[in-house]
Amino acid sequence: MAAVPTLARRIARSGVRPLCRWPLAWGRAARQPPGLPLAPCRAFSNNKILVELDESSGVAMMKFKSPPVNSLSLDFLTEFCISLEKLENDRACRGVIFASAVPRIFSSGLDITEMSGKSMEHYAEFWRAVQEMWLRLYGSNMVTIAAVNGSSPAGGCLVALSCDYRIMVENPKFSIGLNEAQLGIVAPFWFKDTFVNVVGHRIAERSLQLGSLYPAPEALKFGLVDELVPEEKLQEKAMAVMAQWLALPDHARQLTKSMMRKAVLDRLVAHREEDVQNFVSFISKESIQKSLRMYMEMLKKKKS
Ligand SMILES: CCCCCCCC/C=C\C/C=C/C(=O)SCCNC(=O)CCNC(=O)[C@H](O)C(C)(C)COP(=O)(O)OP(=O)(O)OC[C@H]1O[C@@H](n2cnc3c(N)ncnc32)[C@H](O)[C@@H]1OP(=O)(O)O
Repeated sequence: MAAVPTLARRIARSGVRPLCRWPLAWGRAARQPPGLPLAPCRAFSNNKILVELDESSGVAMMKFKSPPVNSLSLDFLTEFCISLEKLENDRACRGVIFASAVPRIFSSGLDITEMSGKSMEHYAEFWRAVQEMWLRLYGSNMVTIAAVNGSSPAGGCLVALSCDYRIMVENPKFSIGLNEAQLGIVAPFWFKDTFVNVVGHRIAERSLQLGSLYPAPEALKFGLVDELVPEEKLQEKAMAVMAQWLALPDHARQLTKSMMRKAVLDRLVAHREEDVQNFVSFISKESIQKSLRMYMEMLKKKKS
């Protein structure tokens, strides 16, 4: 675990800037009855993530704002972990809703440029940050809801899968899934475990082998997402579901969540360094690097 402090240092170095005390993101002002003062709310942001915590409801909104596609770069992952840790340690926060501030894209998954043409040390640092993000999110004590307002391939899908509940915009142009095989790479065992826990073994096996991405209505059919709503109803629906989950006593819900997820979390914790070494040796193979370069070229060609 020699290099784990590297991420800790990045987290310590990275500043979290406070915003104003009465932010307007997610239309709080619009929801407030006229004539009443706004309920206490705290907001903070960093370069890639905006967070607004409504102290009266105990619910935070975390919005990804890393255009063009909210790819999960090392910087993004570090800032995500900082933001989540802040909320986890805040007694006023009981639930978080994740959404994108970038139109049409929830997250394009792991940043491919972090896995291509870099040093072994860089790959190891990046992978530790990916592990850290998942361990914190999947193991969170808070109620976590993904408001999937855009496409969400691979690592973006993992973020959604790691939440307690997934609501997706009903647009069939938005797709979601673990498509790693299409890039010539393999979803690691803890992506797979998270997927199996949501959709079951058979569907996970077929989807992972084929690297399937599902349009939102297809994803609903087999439970990859829990419900679909029109885009304009997404926030309202996420708040309503959150209220339902928060109506239960925290300790009972948290112990149940931990019981359901512990084996999968423990498996990565027990094999964390081995998993980093597997990733580094896999991703640095010339054949895998070639596949990633070809995939990036294909993305660029698709535009022209
Ligand atoms: C033996 C076992 C060993 C175990 C080893 C384990 C190894 C496991 C390794 C890794 C797991 C990987 C997980 C991942 O998440 S990989 C990432 C997968 N993501 C994707 O496939 C999505 C790719 N992107 C898209 O499909 C589209 O970009 C889109 C649908 C998200 C958005 O489409 P559109 O709006 O049309 O935008 P563009 O395609 O034009 O993209 C804009 C811009 O952004 C760049 N880009 C897109 N996605 C990524 C990305 N994930 N990383 C980096 N950059 C990305 C794209 O190239 C464009 O760039 P530009 O041309 O310079 O503008």
